[in-house]
Amino acid sequence: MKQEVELEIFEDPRALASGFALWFYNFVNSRPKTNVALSGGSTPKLFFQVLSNEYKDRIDWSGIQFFWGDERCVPPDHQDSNYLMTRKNLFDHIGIPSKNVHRILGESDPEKEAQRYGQEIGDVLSHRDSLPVFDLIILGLGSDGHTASIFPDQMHLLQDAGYCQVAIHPDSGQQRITLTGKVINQADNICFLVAGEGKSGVVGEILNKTGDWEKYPASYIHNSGGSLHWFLDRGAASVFQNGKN
Ligand SMILES: O=C1O[C@H](COP(=O)(O)O)[C@@H](O)[C@H](O)[C@H]1O
Repeated sequence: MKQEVELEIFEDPRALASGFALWFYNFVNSRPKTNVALSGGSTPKLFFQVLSNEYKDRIDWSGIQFFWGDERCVPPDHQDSNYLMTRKNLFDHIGIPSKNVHRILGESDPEKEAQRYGQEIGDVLSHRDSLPVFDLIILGLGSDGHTASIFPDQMHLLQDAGYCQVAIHPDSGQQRITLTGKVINQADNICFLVAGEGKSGVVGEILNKTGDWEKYPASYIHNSGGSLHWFLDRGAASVFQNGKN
């Protein structure tokens, strides 16, 4: 059965960050406890800033367990670290207990860390059909169609066993640790957060199922039975809206 995608389009990156922060606030406040996997890269930065500024005192942060969908294999103070970006823009500004922050140890041996982090996820989350279930996974999208750190030349990561695996950035060769597709698709709610015209081509192909859509890992993110949202700004949505790819 084809899954309905819930789509929201905002005027610009700032409006997207505000709109998604409001959605996130309603989501976490509608339940006593939430486990969330965050995306990395640059797109969530504005969203984290809105949360720190406008929702700092309106969210019970102690009820949220934070994980990541992927991490670069670098120390936590390295400029590429997804954890560092989140810490600087969100965690340093809110009262989050350290036990609620489940960081991927990018400085550790990648294979061992993929196993260890998978174990940590398995210990904290409840399971359905032998897979851990995130309440919410926030995902970004690369202009090459990658999501989390599942790249087009590593499609096997969508199906691989294990909760986490080591991935390699196809251009830089940088090692990454990523959730596998099976774990992502087991989440109850998945939200893509995508901004900018640079992503509009790939967004259009994925959502309209045109062009090279079958080559993009993000095309295979469909959570069975849960909700799948795409939050876009006008730039990212432009090709999709014109239907011209
Ligand atoms: O490398 C990554 O890329 C994607 C997209 O990043 P962005 O900078 O274009 O927002 C991101 O979702 C992923 O977590 C990250 O590690």
